[in-house]
Amino acid sequence: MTHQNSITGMILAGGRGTRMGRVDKGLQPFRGATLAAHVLLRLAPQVAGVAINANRNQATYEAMGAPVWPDDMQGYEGPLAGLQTGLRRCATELLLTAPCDSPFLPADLAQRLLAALREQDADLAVAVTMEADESGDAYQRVHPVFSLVKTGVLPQLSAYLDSGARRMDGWYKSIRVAQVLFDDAAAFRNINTLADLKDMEKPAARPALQAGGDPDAMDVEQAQRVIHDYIEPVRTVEKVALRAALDRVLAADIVSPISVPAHDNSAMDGYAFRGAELLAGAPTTFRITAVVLAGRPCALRIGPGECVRIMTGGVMPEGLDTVLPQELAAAITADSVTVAPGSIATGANRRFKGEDLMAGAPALRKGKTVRPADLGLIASLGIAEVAVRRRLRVAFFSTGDELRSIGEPLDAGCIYDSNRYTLYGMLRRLGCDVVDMGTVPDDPRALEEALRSACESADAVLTTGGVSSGDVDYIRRIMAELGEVAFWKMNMRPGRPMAFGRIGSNGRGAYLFGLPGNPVAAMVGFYFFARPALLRMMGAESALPVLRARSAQAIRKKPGRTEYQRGILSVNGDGEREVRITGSQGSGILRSMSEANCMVVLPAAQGDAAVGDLVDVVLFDGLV
Ligand SMILES: Nc1nc2c(c(=O)[nH]1)N[C@H]1C(S)=C(S)[C@@H](COP(=O)(O)OP(=O)(O)OC[C@H]3O[C@@H](n4cnc5c(N)ncnc54)[C@H](O)[C@@H]3O)O[C@H]1N2
Ligand code: MOO
Ligand SMILES: [Mg+2]
Repeated sequence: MTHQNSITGMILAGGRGTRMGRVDKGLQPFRGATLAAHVLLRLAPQVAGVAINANRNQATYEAMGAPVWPDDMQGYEGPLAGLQTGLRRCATELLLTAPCDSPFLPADLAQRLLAALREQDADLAVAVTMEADESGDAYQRVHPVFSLVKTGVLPQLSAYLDSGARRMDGWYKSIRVAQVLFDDAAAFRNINTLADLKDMEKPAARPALQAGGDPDAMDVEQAQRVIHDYIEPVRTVEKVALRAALDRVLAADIVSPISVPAHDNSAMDGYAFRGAELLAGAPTTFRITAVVLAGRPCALRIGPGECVRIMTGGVMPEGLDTVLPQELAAAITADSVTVAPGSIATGANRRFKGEDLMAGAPALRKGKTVRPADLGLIASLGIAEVAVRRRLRVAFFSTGDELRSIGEPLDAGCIYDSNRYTLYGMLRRLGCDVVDMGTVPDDPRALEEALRSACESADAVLTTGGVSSGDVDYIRRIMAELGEVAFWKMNMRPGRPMAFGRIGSNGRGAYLFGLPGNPVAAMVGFYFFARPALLRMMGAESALPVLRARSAQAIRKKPGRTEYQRGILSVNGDGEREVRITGSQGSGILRSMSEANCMVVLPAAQGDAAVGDLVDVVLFDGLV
């Protein structure tokens, strides 16, 4: 078992951002993501889970996928107030803090602080770096915001705060502290002002890449951000009959014209009466004065001591609020029912008017992809036609002299084209209209012609192969001639060479994804880059649920690049999710992709994963 399980991470994002003009520091954009997201990415692989201590914009922080813990103390009392909240809420033995403005924090922060904490039997381990003062003399700088704290020291911290003190290191006198020297002072750089932020944004300020990184390549998060910012959604809307809206994207909110249900009604077959008439310690007998069936209007007046026989869905007569299911009755005769004391609570089994949907309230939001439950919901409102975005038209072809199509003889040195089939499947699942343009040889003229005709008729064009730096890899060159290449190389594996941009011809244009030729690389490029881009074009939501699972094996992983490994997620004997990697991860091995039921996403900062480490997993399939 590894150290991670005993530690909860907490990002300190609760400050006023005074030195940044009171902006919410953690939400400032930085290299394609927010500052807090960078910290989250670095912290998550080191701990069992990460929470965010924030006092503003909590919904935005929550959307990053971490729980938000606001200060229990009121009035922005500083990082110690955040720490107090963290120690109270944390379910593990230890809490690791990091500030939201330190996007370069060390990948082994937790591990090294923990080693010192254990070795010195301390209550708190804090990071220290060697710095030079103004005259060039070295001094030790303590970073109290980067500390690993035993949750057991909460009483000492609360006592310190109750005394009115707020300095971060002031309470160290009452606990045992281990100082841990880190060589890499740059990893603790924080971004205090908007000017710092701009400076750091420049590539020159990039931290040295670790093994596995490529200085010319773009980080995955940044590439995803570029794609997001670059893409304009297609705006055309069409009205379709309700059934035809399945799997389409809603172009407008669906507002409920009626309340569902339209009346208070019974959730049970039984007897309806006024709960207030039930006697406290004795049986109560009600006289049955009417029978209410579902689907009939009800204008009955029910007097004191009276009840109605009512069926599930039957409209509740005015004034009645409680339904006794018939099987709970103490006695039933032809004209009375007796209720034993304590057998039913007032208000039980009454369904309220509008409890599913209130008239005038949005029932479904635009951007939602219509699923079977949504079809039913829209039907329950009596709506027959729905406004949806028009389908995207996506053209695709494979490139390579070595490719043969099914039905053709397989000449020496050749392979059958598989990418067109995986792309067909993925695009159809996304609800796109597809145009399969076949295979195109590694010939610049043929490629240019194919790209021109594709972008004249489609919203997006997907190609595979010919995008790296081989002698006949022409895609990027032609893409630059016909338009622009936004980027073409990413810090990831598989799928490092992947070109994204826009091309045009004869006044028409389309986004172009030049996916790599290796079959698994092409699929990974599609899932994590083309898919969100196409969904954005469709005006649809694209966030994928990310699960955490324990790795059932050691996983080799180079730090410095994001790795997408093929996995099989299952539930072990203890009922916990666990994931195994499917055999060889070569990017040409499609069999291991077919065997997989998920992708294991290992962020750039992370190195090897050990047995029992928690890793992120994205499932291929869900319920229909
Ligand atoms: N010197 C370098 N060489 C390569 C690098 C690099 O960084 N430096 N990157 C490697 C990586 S990573 C990948 S991925 C590939 C990408 O290559 P291309 O996009 O140029 O693709 P091709 O060269 O055309 O083909 C690569 C590979 O995939 C097979 N392939 C292509 N299309 C299909 C298809 N439709 N169905 C099945 N298989 C296909 C092709 O036969 C090749 O084996 O570049 C590396 N090289
Ligand atoms: O993207 Mo390549 O397929 O990483 O080997
Ligand atoms: Mg190539």
